[in-house]
Amino acid sequence: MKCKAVRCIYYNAGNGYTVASYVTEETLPKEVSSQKNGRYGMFMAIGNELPTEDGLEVELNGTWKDGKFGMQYKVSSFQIVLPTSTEGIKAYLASDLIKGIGPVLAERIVDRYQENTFEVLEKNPEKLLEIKGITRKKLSEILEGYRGSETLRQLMVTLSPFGVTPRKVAQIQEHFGNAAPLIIQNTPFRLCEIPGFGFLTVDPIAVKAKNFKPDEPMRIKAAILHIMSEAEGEGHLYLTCEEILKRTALLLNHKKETGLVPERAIRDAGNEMIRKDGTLVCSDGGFYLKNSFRAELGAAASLVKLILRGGTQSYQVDSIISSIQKKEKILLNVRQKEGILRAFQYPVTIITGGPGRGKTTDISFIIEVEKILHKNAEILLCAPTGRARRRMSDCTAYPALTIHKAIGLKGEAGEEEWDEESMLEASLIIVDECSMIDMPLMDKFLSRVPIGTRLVFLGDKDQLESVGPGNVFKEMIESGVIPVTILTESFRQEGKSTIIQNADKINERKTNLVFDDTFQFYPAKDDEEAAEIIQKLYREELQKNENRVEGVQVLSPLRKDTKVGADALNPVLRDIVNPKRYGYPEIKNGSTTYRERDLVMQLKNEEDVANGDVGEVLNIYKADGKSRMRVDFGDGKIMEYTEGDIWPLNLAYCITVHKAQGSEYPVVILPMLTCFYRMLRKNLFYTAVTRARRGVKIVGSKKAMVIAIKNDTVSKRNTMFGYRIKKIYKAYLEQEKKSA
Ligand SMILES: Nc1ncnc2c1ncn2[C@@H]1O[C@H](COP(=O)(O)OP(=O)(O)OP(=O)(O)O)[C@@H](O)[C@H]1O
Repeated sequence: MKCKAVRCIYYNAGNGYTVASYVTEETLPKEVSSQKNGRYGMFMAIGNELPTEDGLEVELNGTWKDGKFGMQYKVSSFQIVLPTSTEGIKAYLASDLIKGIGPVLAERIVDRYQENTFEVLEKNPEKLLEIKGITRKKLSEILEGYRGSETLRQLMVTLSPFGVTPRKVAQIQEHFGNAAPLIIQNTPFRLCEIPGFGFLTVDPIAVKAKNFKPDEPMRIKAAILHIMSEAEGEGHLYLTCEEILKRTALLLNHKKETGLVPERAIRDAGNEMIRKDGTLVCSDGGFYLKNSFRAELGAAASLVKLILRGGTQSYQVDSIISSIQKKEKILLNVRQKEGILRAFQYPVTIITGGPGRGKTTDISFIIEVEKILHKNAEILLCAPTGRARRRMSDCTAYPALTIHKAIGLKGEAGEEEWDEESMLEASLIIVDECSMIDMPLMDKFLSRVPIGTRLVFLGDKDQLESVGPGNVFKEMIESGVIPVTILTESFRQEGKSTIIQNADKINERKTNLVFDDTFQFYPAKDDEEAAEIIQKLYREELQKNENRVEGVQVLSPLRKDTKVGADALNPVLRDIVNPKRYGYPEIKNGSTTYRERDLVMQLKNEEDVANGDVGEVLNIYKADGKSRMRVDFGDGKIMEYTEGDIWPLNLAYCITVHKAQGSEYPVVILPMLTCFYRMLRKNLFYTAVTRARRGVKIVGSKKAMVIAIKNDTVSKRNTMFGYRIKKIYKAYLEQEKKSA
């Protein structure tokens, strides 16, 4: 059906679901034309990432569907048509399809050249220089955008029947440039290079483009790469041969009609990936993606080099420690002192312990000792997240950076860019919250540490493992080649409290938790009842804290799928703290509405703001015809977000336990229900509970707690980091012996 977009009614940025109205000159079914505005040719359409710019001419393919909102057109695919009317051309030029032209410029261009606009753009683009606001630089930007839009249209025609959204099409174009249509025709599995293009998306496209045989090596290789990155998503760094054969066969043969791919063919393709393509590496019985292997091996080699070649001078700092103890009026326990002494005896050391065991105190002492030892000491403090970094610098009164920032790494995992190639300049580097560091980050970090720099790693080994692949901190500890100090004595004033007691019990897989005023339990039969109790408790905590949100944090094991997931709880909790006020601006992004004073969390690393940073919405305003929002992340860091862009942002009244790592809150409210199923794990429960200083309020069922405590699945990650550290360490020592 040929039609024009009228307006977007609903858009969910999370999944791309769109409801929009369109107008057509074609005859509509009677049931539709009898609906509101139907006699003018208007109708509603639903679909994924539909084009909605006012006046944009499109061709929709789909079927009519009757539902709660009347007859709607369910779009299965669409194409953007090159418009012929001036209004259509304006809409086309102003749409997101063409970069470099906004609504104002589109108006000016089309007012001048009317229906001949496209002809001018193609044959006489220089003429555009006559228009106010178009410089030579702007012109080349416009032309680049226009030419790109042609490729984009072509790609849309090929790909939209496969459910590839315009946003993904734009990603393909960005990745392959104007050669994209040709690449899709000839080597379609190269689409798997683009994040978000799994084998399952590409397979049907490839079959159509080249009439693929099911056992074509290119297809099998794409499937292997797909299952390998899926395994990384589960935290593994490698898979065994059997696992690869099993998982790949399952994937390749997911649709019977594509025919069965024999194991032999998978083995052959895998071998070719190892021997010829170099995309897969086999080492010590593990099959790795090339980059994962490099990260594991590289990190192990860097670490061993720092340990053995460090040559860092060993200092006797007993008397310095004593003088600091006197000055600070604090008496360290034996382990704390041992941790500090070792930091000055060995080039690389680890200090680990649960909450309140005195790790931060050790950091402060180490900084002081270093400053006394070296007048011009260069000390670097860093942590894997923005929040952990901030806490580190707040507690030690010494500046701290995120590891990303320290090593000049920008962007998300998988699409990171290096800013600078230089090595870190520091005589002492202290890294906190190490349990959150994954293998790729640890490798990049270690590769920047110069030999001779003293390194101290701190963290709680029993916390949740890193989100990314690897079991880095635990394996470093268990490798046995780094001196490890374990702090066991709890110092917290509230240390004798049930929070610490129960955290220890959870850690030891004991289910006899103690409940009292500090560690409370509120039974709830299901997620609906739990959500209501959480709201009640949240209200009570706010009242105790003069309505300030700092006093309480709701955590959830999951984001989605339940009424007690972060996504569902956030808007209801926000309504308690920051209710809608008529006459005050709001801004919508995806399915979330933001208000001034809202608490939000950044979900992506940017230049100034790190993934996990929490900020407050300063104001919402209009500029250049678009709504914008400014968020204050503290330390003078203010970010601006524009309506229509994709925001790496979420409300932060309830956050996931994963995101809460490295943070502490006075009171934590935590739903624990059997509906969390696979998230009910010992270390997740332990991490959640240890975020609380004064109080824990668990809402749900004791059965869910027991399941979590008994479920200790951490060790199931396939990694050989610890093994490689030991192996390389031994090899170095033997080599040294020989050369001596
Ligand atoms: N030797 C000590 N004697 C008395 N108090 C101490 C001692 N060491 C640390 N503390 C105090 O105990 C509390 C917890 O210590 P610290 O913050 O160093 O622990 P932590 O392991 O870093 O805890 P977390 O990981 O929860 O931040 C602090 O108030 C600190 O001042």
